[in-house]
Amino acid sequence: MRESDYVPGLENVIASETSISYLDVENEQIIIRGYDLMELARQAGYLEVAGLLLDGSLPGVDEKEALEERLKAEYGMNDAIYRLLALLPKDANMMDVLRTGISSLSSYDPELDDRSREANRRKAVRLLAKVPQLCANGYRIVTGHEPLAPRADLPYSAGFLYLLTGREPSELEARLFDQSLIAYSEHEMPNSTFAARVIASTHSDVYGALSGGVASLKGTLHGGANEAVMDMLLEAETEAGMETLVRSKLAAKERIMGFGHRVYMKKPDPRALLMKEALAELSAERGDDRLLRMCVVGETIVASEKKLFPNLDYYAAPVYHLLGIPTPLFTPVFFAARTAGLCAHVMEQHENNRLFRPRVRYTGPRGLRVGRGAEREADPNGGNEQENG
Ligand SMILES: CC(=O)SCCNC(=O)CCNC(=O)[C@H](O)C(C)(C)COP(=O)(O)OP(=O)(O)OC[C@H]1O[C@@H](n2cnc3c(N)ncnc32)[C@H](O)[C@@H]1OP(=O)(O)O
Ligand SMILES: O=C([O-])CC(=O)C(=O)O
Repeated sequence: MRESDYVPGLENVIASETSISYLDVENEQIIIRGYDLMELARQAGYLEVAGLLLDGSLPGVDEKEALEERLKAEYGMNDAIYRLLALLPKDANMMDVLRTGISSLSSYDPELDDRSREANRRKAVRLLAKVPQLCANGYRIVTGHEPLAPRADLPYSAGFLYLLTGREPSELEARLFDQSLIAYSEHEMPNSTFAARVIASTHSDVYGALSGGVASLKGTLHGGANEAVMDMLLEAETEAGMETLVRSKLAAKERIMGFGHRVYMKKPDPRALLMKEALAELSAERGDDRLLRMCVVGETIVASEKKLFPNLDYYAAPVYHLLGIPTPLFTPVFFAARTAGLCAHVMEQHENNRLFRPRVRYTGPRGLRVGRGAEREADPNGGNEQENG
């Protein structure tokens, strides 16, 4: 590798081998362990996809039930974790709350330092059970409310939505939310997955790797965009407002949140279309398609002015809004869905590890000497120690 091979942002650089997922942009497919993510979203459930990600094959009916049972057996949360979250300020960012929660879970895991596949798989199940509670109850606790008890009588994603909204979802709401979790479940090598794999490559544990993943996903260039999209829609209020807002942002050379993607820059994100359909379905059921119409206005303007397509965050945001999820929880929900994919990546990294330790192209000075700054200033030749060594 020569210094001239440096690629800013590692764009298109192959950073890892994986059998978990691949973005086949040419064919507009997101391949998840051999399956098309869109087909999974339409025909399978989130827990089946989680099983597929963790175990490499789509679980049958019995296996899926066993996974759900094991997961619900892990619903209990140590009180100390909620007490810790209660110490955080009312206006804490919910991704920071989630990061603190996930990080503190590590201290209560009896298998923390066991990196075997079996132990990592058990930890993944624990995380799938507890991360939704950390998201929803973390928000309740920080904003001064009592946490809700998880509902083991509801299917996994319906139970998650119940925790987020405080009411039992309708069949349609539960189905569309489950679909959104699948859409967010895994996506090859985004910044957060790379961060988690880099951490795991030091033999660090899954909780540390996922805490790093939360920190990465918080940024608005990544998962944080779904909340920024909702803020934009709420500010715009109407189709005319959306047109004015988007055009003024473009004129000011601001980025429009929910558009563009490092890998899909010239092709649509298939997940955005899935969530656009979900938004249409929810809007029809509610008899109010204002948000859908506003989104279409934004999509049309950005396509014609910037030739950019919407990404998943653009259409997931109004769907989550209509489902009654508070905006500060949009990115935590994204992370909760991604827990399955991230755990699969940490397991794969641990099983076939090589420490990540790249090199740099150095652009700083050389040859400076401690305590010689003043001498250099006084030096009539301008101080050329660098060349003279
Ligand atoms: C589920 C997810 O995490 S998907 C990503 C969610 N993030 C967002 O939606 C944030 C908005 N989007 C962006 O900022 C970018 O598209 C990113 C960060 C996602 C990808 O960016 P990169 O691959 O680094 O592309 P880069 O920043 O080089 O942009 C390329 C060009 O497209 C423009 N561009 C990219 N995205 C946008 C955008 N959302 N709005 C306006 N212009 C944009 C850039 O200004 C740049 O134009 P230029 O060449 O004239 O300067
Ligand atoms: O792939 C990316 O860079 C970001 C993304 O869409 C995701 O993580 O879902």
